[in-house]
Formats: sequence, C-alpha cells, structure tokens
Amino acid sequence: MAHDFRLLVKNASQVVLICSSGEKFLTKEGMEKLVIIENGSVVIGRDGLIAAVGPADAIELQFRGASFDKVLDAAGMCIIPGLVDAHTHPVWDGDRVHEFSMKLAGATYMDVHRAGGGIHFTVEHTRRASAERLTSGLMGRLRRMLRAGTTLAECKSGYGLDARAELKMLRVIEDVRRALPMGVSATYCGAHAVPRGKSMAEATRDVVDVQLPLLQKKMSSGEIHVDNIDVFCEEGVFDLDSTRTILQAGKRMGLNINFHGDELHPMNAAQLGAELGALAISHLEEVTDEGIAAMATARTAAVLLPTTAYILRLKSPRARDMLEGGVIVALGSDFNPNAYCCSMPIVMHMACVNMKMTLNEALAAATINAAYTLGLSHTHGSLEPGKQGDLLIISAPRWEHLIYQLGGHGELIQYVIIKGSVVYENSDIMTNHSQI
Ligand SMILES: N=CN[C@@H](CCC(=O)O)C(=O)O
Ligand SMILES: [Zn+2]
Repeated sequence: MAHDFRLLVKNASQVVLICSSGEKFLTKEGMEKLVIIENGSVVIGRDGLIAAVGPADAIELQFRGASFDKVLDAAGMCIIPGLVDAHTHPVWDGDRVHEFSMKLAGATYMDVHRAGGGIHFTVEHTRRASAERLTSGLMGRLRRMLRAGTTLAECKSGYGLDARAELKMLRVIEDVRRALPMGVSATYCGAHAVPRGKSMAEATRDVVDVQLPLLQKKMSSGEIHVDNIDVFCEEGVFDLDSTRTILQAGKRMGLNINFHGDELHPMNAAQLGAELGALAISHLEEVTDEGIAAMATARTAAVLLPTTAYILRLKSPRARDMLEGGVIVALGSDFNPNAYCCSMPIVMHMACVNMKMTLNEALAAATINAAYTLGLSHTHGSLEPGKQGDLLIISAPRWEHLIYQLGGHGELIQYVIIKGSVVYENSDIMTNHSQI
C-alpha cells in the first residue's frame, strides 16, 4: 500500500457517503436510505482519488505510519460529497434585473420573451461581449457556486444562437474549465431560442447544417470539448420534430442528450427523450403520466429546477409522482439571468419545501443523480474508494443543517475540497459548530 497521501480528514461527526456499492444512480428507495458513517474519516491519495473512507478508528489503524500532505480535524463537523449542479446557463452578458419587476407585476416568461426581452435580450448583449468579458463573468459565477459547495457543474452555451457566438461561448467554457479546479460538463445549446429574423425550420437547419459541423471540427482538433446537446423544446420555440432532428444530429456526434422539455406546455418531450435514449430532461413542470412512465423505463433522469417554478410562479414539477414512478430525480440551480441562484443548498431547501422531497432525497438528487445526468456518476457524486476526492466539510454536527439553515451555506461550508486539495476555506468562521 502507498504510504504518502494528499489528505486525511478525520473524526467527522458524520461522513455521508450517499451510497457504497458503486450505484450509478439512486431511485426512491435508495435515495431515502443514504449511507452515513457516524464518527468517520476520509483519505485521499496523491492521485486525487478517495483511498479510503470508514469509521475513524478503523482508518487510524489502517493508515498508522502513513504520511499526509494535509490533515484536517473535522471533530463536530460533517463531510458530504461535493455538490453537483445539473443545469446552469452561466455564460452571458447583460443581466435582466429590470425584468424581475415586470415578472413581479405579473408578466409571464413568454410575455417577456415575446416583448423582445428574456433570452433575446441576453443574446444581443452576449453576441457583442468580448471573450475576455464573458470569461471573467463565468469565472466569478463558478467561484460563487464553488463557495456554495458545487464542485461539478453542467454549463450551457445558448445565448449566441449563431455559429460565431455559440463557438465563442463554448471556447470560454473550455478556457475556464482548464483554469479552474471545479469540474465542468459543457453543453452545446445552440437551439435555446429561435433567433430573430429566422423561422424555426431555418434555425433548425442552421444548427444541424452549420453549427454542429463546425463544432465537430473544433472538437476533433481538441480545441473545444463538449459533452452534451440541449434544445429548448417548447411551444413557440422548438417543436417536437425539430427537437428530434437536432438531438439526433448531436447524438451522432457522440454528445449526450440532455435537454429542456415540458416546461410551460405539455409537449411529450419526456416520451421523445426516452425514445432517443436521453440521459436527462430538465424542467418537466408539465410532464404527463405517460412521460413519467417512459422516463422511468428508459432510465432518462429528470433534472428538476425549483428556482424556475419559484421565480416564474409556475406549478412545481411533480417530484413525488416521478419518485414514486421510479424516475431518477436530479436537481439543478438553473442559474441564468432569469433565475439568478448559484446555491445548491438553497435549491435543495426549495426542493424539500415546494416539491415535497425529503432531505435525503434532495441530497441524493444533488450528488449521485446529478452526476448521472452528466454521465459522470462513475467518478463523482458519492464518497467511495476510487472516486474523485471532492467533498465539503460542514460546520454542523448533522449534515441536514446545510439544507435546514436556509441561506446559511456561507457560514456552514468550512472547506470545499476537490481532488483532495482545499480549493476554498471559509476564513470567516472563528468557531464552527458553536454557531448553530
Ligand atoms: N427555459 C429555458 N431556458 C432557461 C431560461 C433562460 C433564460 O431565460 O435566459 C431555463 O432553463 O429556465
Ligand atoms: Zn435552462
């Protein structure tokens, strides 16, 4: 056995593994029974992978005589896996703070969209913005997510809507992925809206015949790495046929299908995703019973976004029906200029209160199941030997405080650790658990 390790975190009140048998996702029963070690320790190797996790005394015995680059005493604190944000739109210029008051006054998402605001407003500003400006905006937002405990985030393009601007956004994501320790799963979302001056059919052809082939070239040369393909399948945006055409073209390029569906109107997007072998579908506020059944059978995960329903005053997605129906449920922040939320702890809190998920279900949805939606649950989303050493140390004797203390993550998250290295340390906390 190796004798030199990167990190030992010892004596934590609780270590929340999530699962311990190599599960790639959890459905309702598994989500309800999270694997937790009381008084535990975690060891991370020089390769950044988890070497061991177990009861503190067993780890002490097993690693007697070993040396560690860093040792953290987590007495009175908890360890959980780094959070995974399954859905974000973090690359853009032009905030929409002015639209917030319109929406508070009763304008719907589509009212704003049709009045030239919404996505179109952001597209105009993003097209004009330099790559440097977009990069610094993205860096700031991902750092904010990191401080809120996110160690892996899905990041979409989609405010360019033409080849030049979409590739600019994807290059920005690539640069930031290389610069930051945080994990990034990149999504091409060129079909996020029909650009002004084009019909849906023209926009579909542009995506399939122009944008995707260019993207393929950049991917083949190694200039850009993209993981997923997304379409906003919605009445007045891309219909079911156009969505199918675009997603199939992306799938032929080796991209994972992970798209927006059944948000404002029932579109049968869930059935389409199941038919195409989608890894995930987001939103689903308007999913039907048939859609739920199809997703459960196809193992297509539901990415639920509590901030969207909250801010747009929509009905909440039917999380309970999906869980009872055997669907793999994940969570995302949906960070975008419409829903400006970088915090997965707040998202989990909203999922519990507004979508009636349990605390355990919410954490599983924000870790192992969110990693599944990105095809990364073999390396992320739980604390199991061989997986990436991404974890949070929370200054509370029980992990549930992270959800319970609404908006309290800034005080509770003591350390964020990625691949066994401390990437954020909360220096504001003088004494930790005594604050509860
Ligand atoms: N619904 C489509 N896209 C985003 C909103 C993007 C925007 O309004 O800029 C969402 O997931 O909520
Ligand atoms: Zn979205």
